[in-house]
Amino acid sequence: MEKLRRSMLFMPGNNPGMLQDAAILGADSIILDLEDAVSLTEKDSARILVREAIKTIDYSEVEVVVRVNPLDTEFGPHDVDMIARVKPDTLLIPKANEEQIKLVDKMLDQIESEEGYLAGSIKLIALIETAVGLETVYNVIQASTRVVGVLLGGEDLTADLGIARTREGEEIFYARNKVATACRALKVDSIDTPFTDTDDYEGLAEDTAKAKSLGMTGKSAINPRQIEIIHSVFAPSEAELNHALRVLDAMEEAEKEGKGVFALDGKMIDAPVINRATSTVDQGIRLGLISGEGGAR
Ligand SMILES: CC(=O)SCCNC(=O)CCNC(=O)[C@H](O)C(C)(C)COP(=O)(O)OP(=O)(O)OC[C@H]1O[C@@H](n2cnc3c(N)ncnc32)[C@H](O)[C@@H]1OP(=O)(O)O
Ligand SMILES: O=C([O-])CC(=O)C(=O)O
Ligand SMILES: [Mg+2]
Repeated sequence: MEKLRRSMLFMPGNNPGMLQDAAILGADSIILDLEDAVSLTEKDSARILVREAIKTIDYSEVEVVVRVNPLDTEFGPHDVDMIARVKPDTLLIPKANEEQIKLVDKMLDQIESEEGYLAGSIKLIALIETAVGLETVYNVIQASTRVVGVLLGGEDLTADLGIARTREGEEIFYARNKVATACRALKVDSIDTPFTDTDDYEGLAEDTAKAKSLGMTGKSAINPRQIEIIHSVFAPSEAELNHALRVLDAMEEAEKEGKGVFALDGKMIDAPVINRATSTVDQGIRLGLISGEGGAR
């Protein structure tokens, strides 16, 4: 089954306590950061700490993602070379563009072959956070078959656009839309930017719901207290599940009567509505909210 990435928790790669406890916080993925959460003077020691953490700590089913430095800095190539050799699940490539994804893809081909790892086994997530990256996101995803998702970086993107970042996030509406659409077209995950006020739970829930409503499939987090809220927004609600189950029941009845289109509660039900109901039920089963037989738990 494909990997769930509802929540991806960032943590500074130079914080041993956070790296140690990261598996038990409930996030689907953890992002061990070597880029912006680590100061220039700590880049080399953080890289070693993250390598040792991956070698020695059992992160179980949690996806281990490392955010390396941009490939065109003095740190990026060192990060890729040292970290890929201990086989993280995924590398997160900041300030991503087509050229950088192709470059890291080649480096990984070489490292996997030298280390005897399965070719293509280390995956990539492109961090889209520049105007160029956003406008070319479709090509960025297609630049390597390793790309399994895109993460939208709202802080750097708005800085690059020269605009302010707000609590409501209207300024990143186009970016969310564009990323979600490209990701849906190419069947990879689209993960939203973190909500940076860790005490504003209502704001986090609204912001996550906005991203979900535009088709994004997950959200990054910067604090463990954000994970549960993100998961609850990405789970189908009880009302959505019940409605989807009723649609599928009604469809079975309609099929018996040879009808392709029918009404439920006065609303037309046809193929797109049925497809949506099927995916809601599948998601409910996957998250353990309903049983495989379709009954509520
Ligand atoms: C724009 C960007 O690039 S975002 C990506 C880069 N940024 C990051 O990685 C920042 C990650 N987050 C953090 O460092 C912190 O959560 C902060 C600085 C935002 C807030 O720190 P605090 O106020 O200390 O958080 P809080 O009081 O909630 O911490 C509670 C516990 O959770 C732990 N914790 C907090 N954040 C994280 C995290 N992101 N990952 C793992 N553990 C964490 C703390 O170590 C603390 O553990 P303890 O109780 O064992 O001491
Ligand atoms: O990945 C993120 O969302 C954080 C980030 O780098 C940004 O917003 O610039
Ligand atoms: Mg950034």
